[in-house]
Amino acid sequence: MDKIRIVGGAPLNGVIPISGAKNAALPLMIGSLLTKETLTLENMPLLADVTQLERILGNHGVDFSISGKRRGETENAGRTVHFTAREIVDTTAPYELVSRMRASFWVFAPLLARMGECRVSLPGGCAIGTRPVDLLLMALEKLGAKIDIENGYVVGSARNGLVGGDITFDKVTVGGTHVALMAASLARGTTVLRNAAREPEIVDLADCLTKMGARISGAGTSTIEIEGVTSLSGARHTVMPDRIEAGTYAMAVAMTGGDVLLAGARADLFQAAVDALVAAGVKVTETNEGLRVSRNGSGLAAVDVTTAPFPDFPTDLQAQFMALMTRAKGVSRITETIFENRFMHVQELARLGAHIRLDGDTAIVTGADHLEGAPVMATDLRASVSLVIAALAARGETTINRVYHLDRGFERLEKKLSDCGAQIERISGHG
Ligand SMILES: CC(=O)N[C@H]1[C@@H](OP(=O)(O)OP(=O)(O)OC[C@H]2O[C@@H](n3ccc(=O)[nH]c3=O)[C@H](O)[C@@H]2O)O[C@H](CO)[C@@H](O)[C@@H]1O
Ligand SMILES: C=C(OP(=O)(O)O)C(=O)O
Repeated sequence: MDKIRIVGGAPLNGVIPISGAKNAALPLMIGSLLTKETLTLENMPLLADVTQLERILGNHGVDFSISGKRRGETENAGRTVHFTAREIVDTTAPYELVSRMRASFWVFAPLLARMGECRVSLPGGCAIGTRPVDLLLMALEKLGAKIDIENGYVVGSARNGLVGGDITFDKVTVGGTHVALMAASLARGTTVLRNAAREPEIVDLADCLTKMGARISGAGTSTIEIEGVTSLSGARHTVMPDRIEAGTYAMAVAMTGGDVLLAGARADLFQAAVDALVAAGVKVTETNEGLRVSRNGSGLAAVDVTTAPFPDFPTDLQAQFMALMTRAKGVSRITETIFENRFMHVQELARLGAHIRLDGDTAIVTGADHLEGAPVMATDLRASVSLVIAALAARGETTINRVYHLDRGFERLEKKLSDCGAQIERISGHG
């Protein structure tokens, strides 16, 4: 298993290119199952989750080819990938493929909408919480699907096709909104989603589906209306920039000090986190090329944040912000309201000398004078990168084990950071 070794203390200076968003790319790829024609996605990130989803789609019969930039050439960010689901050859998504990545469960919606039947393994448990799929299934039942659970598989049928319906989510769910958007696009009649997720990735999927011929209004607000169509066509769409990757590097620069241009980043996609950084004493400037983030000389102030659905502070940046606050002056309270167990990074940050106390859903972080390098273990995707941020500022050497978590969501992380002056290297598990 690969490890990452970091020697802390170097400020970050230079340019970090922001990749296409993992959390937009995954539902967009799944959307390719809705049409016989080719869906072309530009600015695709090269990530373990994307490769895993390609495997899953391949099992259903999706052909994919890469143009412009070639797979395997690690320098090549922003690939263009063509997905063609001319025929669905298998409507089952097996446990071996689905259990490794939660978003893969979302194939349920296009398979059901296009084929009238599907069988998808329940997604596995996850380090950050239990993550049920009840709201996703509720939405599909409102569209006329019959849902059964058999031997760990969710079996869906809608022999006469899905029909439009009125769906109210009692909790905001990104996955539930993605699934409902895809299914309702091919349902007969009109569907209304209430208390829908407003995340930018929802808007990206809705934009792409609209290019494919779907009739959607209100994406980006809490009420979305979809008028079903009988078939969708191919389209070409550019994956939005990764706001979580951008926020992560912004926090890394805030932590080490320095001056970095996050090329392609947009503040409006993670304004709540930008506001928290500014409150902590970080300078963030919008430019035509992206966001410029700098901190020179001044210390960090403690800031309280509470995670909540968009447009509030994203849960996917909670761990990174906590890492930053371990070096702030004073006490900050970080409250997690989305996932019940998203504090796995706390004990690992403590190994680096962080002072953090947990009180229910709140972490109380008292800024430390300095952090010290140590061996630590990555527990999930964003927790792992919070350890990278802490290690970049810690005295001496930190080794992060289990970095496969990082590879799920960060493209060329070591290169992007070392190009800006960080002392970071990957140690191959076989080396
Ligand atoms: C691939 C992707 O885009 N993943 C993101 C997506 O995950 P995901 O779509 O899985 O997250 P949801 O928005 O659905 O989850 C929000 C909350 O609703 C709960 N819930 C969800 C569905 C359901 O049927 N029942 C239920 O109770 C979840 O357990 C959680 O507490 O949004 C999360 C919240 O912004 C992000 O952290 C993830 O990075
Ligand atoms: C939790 C995340 O992803 P997933 O929903 O795929 O587990 C994430 O991207 O931080």
